Amino acid sequence: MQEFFHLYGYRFNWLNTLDLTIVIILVIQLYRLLKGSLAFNIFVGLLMIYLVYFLVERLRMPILTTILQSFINVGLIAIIIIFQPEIRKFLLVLGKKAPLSKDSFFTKLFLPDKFKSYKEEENIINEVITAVGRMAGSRTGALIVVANTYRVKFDTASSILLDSNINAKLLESIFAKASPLHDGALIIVGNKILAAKVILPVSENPDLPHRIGLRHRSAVGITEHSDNIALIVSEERGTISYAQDGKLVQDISLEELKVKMYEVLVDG
Ligand SMILES: Nc1ncnc2c1ncn2[C@@H]1O[C@H](COP(=O)(O)OP(=O)(O)OP(=O)(O)O)[C@@H](O)[C@H]1O
Repeated sequence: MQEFFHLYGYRFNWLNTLDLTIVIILVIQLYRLLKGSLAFNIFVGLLMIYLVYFLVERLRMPILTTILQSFINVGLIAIIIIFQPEIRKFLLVLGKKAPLSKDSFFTKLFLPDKFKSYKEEENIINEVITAVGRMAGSRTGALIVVANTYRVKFDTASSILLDSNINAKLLESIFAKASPLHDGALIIVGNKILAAKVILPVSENPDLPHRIGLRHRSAVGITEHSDNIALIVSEERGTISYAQDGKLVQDISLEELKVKMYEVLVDG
């Protein structure tokens, strides 16, 4: 293939320029995915091992090269084990953007899904919004996870399985301070309340605001490795927030929450 340009002794043609561009894009995407998580420091550590290996190999330092080579040989398996949650999330994001996934251009164009009625989703959104609005007004703390799949993982031992219809009054009575189910999170999947009193994984992200407590941190935690969304009503301040993709968006209006829920439940 015809050469394109030379750089430090490397010959570049169109194909390996494309190769390099794809690698750079992948590294940037990986950086954006891991930024703010503990896995980010591990990612930087691994990157440094690769860079040092690259350097010592080029400088022809045989002992260091052999030592680092043995690290790199088991590297792929180590990466899969260490980054298992991140790889899952990456594949999830990839699957959502795949040509035949629900929200892709091709699906919307060729499948009749776009003519589907969203009455049920609208009803769920209205019930949740009504309950969240009332609970914010009365400063009743609440944590609602809207999960995308029935395979959502949570600690069933500590929670109460419900499998009931979604109704604003029911949501309010679950989170009422006197209710035995008010502590912990409530999980909604499809058109059902799956469980209440659920203990969620607490996020260890050091970049989260220091003043937030466990309710907000666990909302972030459940969205770090899945495409769930978690809604929070603060007991202390009566404010509404949500967590998605490991990020917390605080103090939103009911209208903004409604738009977000439409985005998640109706648009994809
Ligand atoms: N791991 C967890 N999973 C689910 N819910 C939790 C978890 N940890 C705490 N909670 C809920 O959060 C409540 C404590 O909230 P805390 O005051 O620490 O958080 P916060 O983010 O400051 O919320 P608020 O603004 O409502 O006070 C607990 O009573 C419990 O209901």
